[in-house]
Amino acid sequence: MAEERFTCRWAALSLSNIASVFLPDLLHLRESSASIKHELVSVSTTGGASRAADWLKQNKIPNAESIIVYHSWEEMLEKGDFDVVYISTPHPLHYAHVQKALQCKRNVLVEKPATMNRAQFTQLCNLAKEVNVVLMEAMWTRYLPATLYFQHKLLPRIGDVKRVYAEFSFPIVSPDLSHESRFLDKAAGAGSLLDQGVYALTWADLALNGLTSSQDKTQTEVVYAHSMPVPGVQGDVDDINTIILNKIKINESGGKQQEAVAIVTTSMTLPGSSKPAFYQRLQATKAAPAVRIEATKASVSVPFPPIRPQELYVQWYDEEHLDENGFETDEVIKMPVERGWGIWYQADVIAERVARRNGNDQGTGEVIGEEESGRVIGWMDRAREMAGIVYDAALEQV
Ligand SMILES: NC(=O)C1=CN([C@@H]2O[C@H](COP(=O)(O)OP(=O)(O)OC[C@H]3O[C@@H](n4cnc5c(N)ncnc54)[C@H](OP(=O)(O)O)[C@@H]3O)[C@@H](O)[C@H]2O)C=CC1
Ligand SMILES: O=C1OC[C@@H](O)[C@H](O)[C@H]1O
Repeated sequence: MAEERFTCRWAALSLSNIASVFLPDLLHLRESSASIKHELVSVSTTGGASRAADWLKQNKIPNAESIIVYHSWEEMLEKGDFDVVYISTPHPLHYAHVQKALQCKRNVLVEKPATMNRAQFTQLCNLAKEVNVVLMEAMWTRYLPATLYFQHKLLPRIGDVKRVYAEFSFPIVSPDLSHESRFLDKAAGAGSLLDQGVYALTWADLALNGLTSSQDKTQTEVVYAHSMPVPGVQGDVDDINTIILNKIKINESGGKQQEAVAIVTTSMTLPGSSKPAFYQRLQATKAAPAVRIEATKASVSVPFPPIRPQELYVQWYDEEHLDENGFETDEVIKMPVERGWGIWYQADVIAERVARRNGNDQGTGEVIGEEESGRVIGWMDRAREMAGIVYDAALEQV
């Protein structure tokens, strides 16, 4: 018997810039045979009457005429008829928006970083479980084919990871960027660590902990963090950040042994491994890797942009892989996204989970990627403490 097809009905809380990427990616170009179908059924916006109409038109959203437009996100969460809400407001608002959504028993996909700090994230995870719904941080990079290939096919073969360089910089901040933009306004969560560092740290996490099962007694912690602010901007907006993570193994007698190290860098003013045109065209690649993972048998390089990997470069140097002259061998693994920008993969992940739960009383809710997101957010807390990156306490409240 053919499997039933699930249509995931989405609500969008905000018509943000990233909503203009995510929703068209999700709704356009989908194979009619895909087991999951996605539909946008409601949006909420703080904008006036024409805002949603213009947005739906500009983004060529299918069935726009039947989409319910709310001018109160609370009302949409309370009364709307949908399966998952996608929350893409600036990060200091995520906590209140997700909390309300969960209180209304909504499944939630929330943009990265899920929250301003770990305490907020833990609180939301507990609430999602309590009210029996699914919560997921939109860390879309984790769900791309190249990333999954790295984690599940390469990582088990390259030996012990010893050192990781994870870099995600590109010059978002130009001299003419308004200081009111969310990239420069501290009240909107501005700062390279929360905006870009969350990706670079995710790569460090994939490399250091992508294979670690919860049985393994390891611990990865921030041991160094340094930050330089964007010059000439009020409120010390963190820009050039350097973080060092140590992974340690705890042996049976409680002793600690160093396993690996990661050096993580970000910047909103330096190009890093990007081409300066990246932010306009979001397509550039360059030979210098953004991420390099050095293990005992091979190293793996991920070209820019590491948020959307499509190729992995492997340099094998263990005995088994040397060529007839005793030289190292190279492998290029191409794993392109199947269509569009690829930000839709994460939507299939949460939709499949929601479909599986529908009609089954699970008893408790679940958080997709809870450990991973929690670890990265926790590292950002610690890095901020060490590097003196501070936000108004009101944005951090639980
Ligand atoms: N996954 C990815 O690749 C990316 C993720 N992001 C993440 O997405 C989030 C949004 O970023 P971005 O798209 O650049 O943001 P924008 O500044 O483009 O949009 C934010 C939107 O939030 C809504 N909003 C603002 N204030 C409020 C409020 N008080 N109450 C309700 N809604 C409000 C507004 O939507 P409206 O006008 O409709 O009311 C606004 O347009 C961030 O957390 C960021 O880190 C950002 C870029 C890429
Ligand atoms: O998530 C993101 O990825 C792409 C960048 O343009 C943006 O700064 C960031 O928020």
